[in-house]
Formats: sequence, C-alpha cells, structure tokens
Amino acid sequence: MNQSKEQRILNFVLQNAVRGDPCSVLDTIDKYCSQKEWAMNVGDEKGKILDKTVEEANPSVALELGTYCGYSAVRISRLLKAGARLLTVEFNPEFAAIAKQMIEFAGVQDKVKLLEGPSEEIIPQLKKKYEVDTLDFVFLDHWKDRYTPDTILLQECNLLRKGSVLLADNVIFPGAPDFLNYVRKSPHFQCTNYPSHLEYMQVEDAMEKAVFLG
Ligand SMILES: Cn1cnc(CNC(=O)c2cc(-c3ccc(F)cc3)cc(O)c2O)c1
Ligand SMILES: [Mg+2]
Repeated sequence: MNQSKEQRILNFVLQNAVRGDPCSVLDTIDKYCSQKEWAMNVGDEKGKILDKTVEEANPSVALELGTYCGYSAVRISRLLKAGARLLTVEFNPEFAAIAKQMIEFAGVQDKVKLLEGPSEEIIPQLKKKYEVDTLDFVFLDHWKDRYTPDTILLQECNLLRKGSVLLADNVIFPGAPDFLNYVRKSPHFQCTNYPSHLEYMQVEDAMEKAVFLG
C-alpha cells in the first residue's frame, strides 16, 4: 500500500531526529517539508510567533484545534511549565495516528492529550469529560471555516475567561475572512495581527491574536 506523505514525514523524523528532543523533531520536520515535500505544518517563521504568544500567555491549560502531524503540539508543549497541559483535537484518524507517534518520539506525551474527533463534538465535552475549567490559550489551525463557529462555541461552553488568548493560523492564506471580521468587530476581543508567510513558501500569510475580554 502506498505510504502517505504524513507517514513519510514521520519516518524521516524517526530516522533523522533525536528521540526525546522536541527541537530536533521540529527542525527535522521543517527540513523535510522545505526540501522534499510541502506540508501544512505551521513552520518555523510562524512558529516563532506561536512561541512568543505561548510564552507570554504561559498557559496552564492550552487547546489546539487541528493537530495534523503534531508539529505545533510539539512546538507548544515544549514551552509549557511543569504540570501544564495541551489538549489537541484532530478529526482525521490517519493524521491522529501519525501525530501520536510524533508526540511520543519528541518525548512530550506527558504534557499532551490527543483527542480524536470533530471539534464541534469535543469542545462541549471539555469541562465534564476532560476536566477543563477554562482555557488559557487556544491555537486555531483546523478547517478555516470552523474558526468562527468554534470560537462562538468556546464562549457558549464558558471555556474562555478574561485574558484567554486565541491565536489563529492562516488568516490570510488559505484565509479566514469571516473569523477576522467576527473577532475584530466583537467588543469581547482585543485583536492583534502578525504578518508572516505561508509555511515553507514566499506567499503572504498572517496570524491573528484575539484576547478575550470577558
Ligand atoms: C485536511 N486538513 C486537516 N486539517 C486541516 C486544516 N489546515 C489547513 O487546511 C491548512 C491549509 C494550508 C494550505 C493548503 C493549501 C495551500 F495551497 C496552501 C496552504 C495551510 C495551513 O497552514 C493549514 O493549516 C486540513
Ligand atoms: Mg495552518
């Protein structure tokens, strides 16, 4: 059976990165995806914006929507303080299986809980089933047309508190125009735009930070 691109990325990491070293896993994925096969990891340029936003938020409980191969789950969790945790949601079972192995190889599995299923089903379960009170940080990197409905759902489920930080990838390319409209017009969010480029390409992209004001 033909290997998937995501399986090839994982194999390249297993053969070339240092087990238990998150930075070496990130560098190895970026090397493969810039030199051999493009893939939709957030990448190093936008990854540095993600790093700064996570460090500033210093979250105890973080949520990621859109795990893919686990690149940003490794990126975020390597920065978490002792006892802090990342919940990451992936609806595609093939991607989830790759991400699980990537997270374990990087050695961050004790900080990361991978939840398989559609975000609209998992978000309403976070409080009771996953013992979440409120979320300190949310990284949106899943289907771009789910950013707005899931941001509304997070509010409806009382998962945001004053100061909760949302960071959205790809608000320029592929684009999330309705999300930008929604958060920038809402009195409940303070927004900041971070111009950047599409991962591994010279195409313009950006990340949007939206801090919940309560
Ligand atoms: C299948 N699937 C599972 N999760 C998702 C959600 N992510 C995206 O769709 C996504 C797409 C692109 C992208 C795609 C085509 C292209 F030409 C240029 C860029 C980049 C990203 O950073 C993304 O996050 C999609
Ligand atoms: Mg993305």
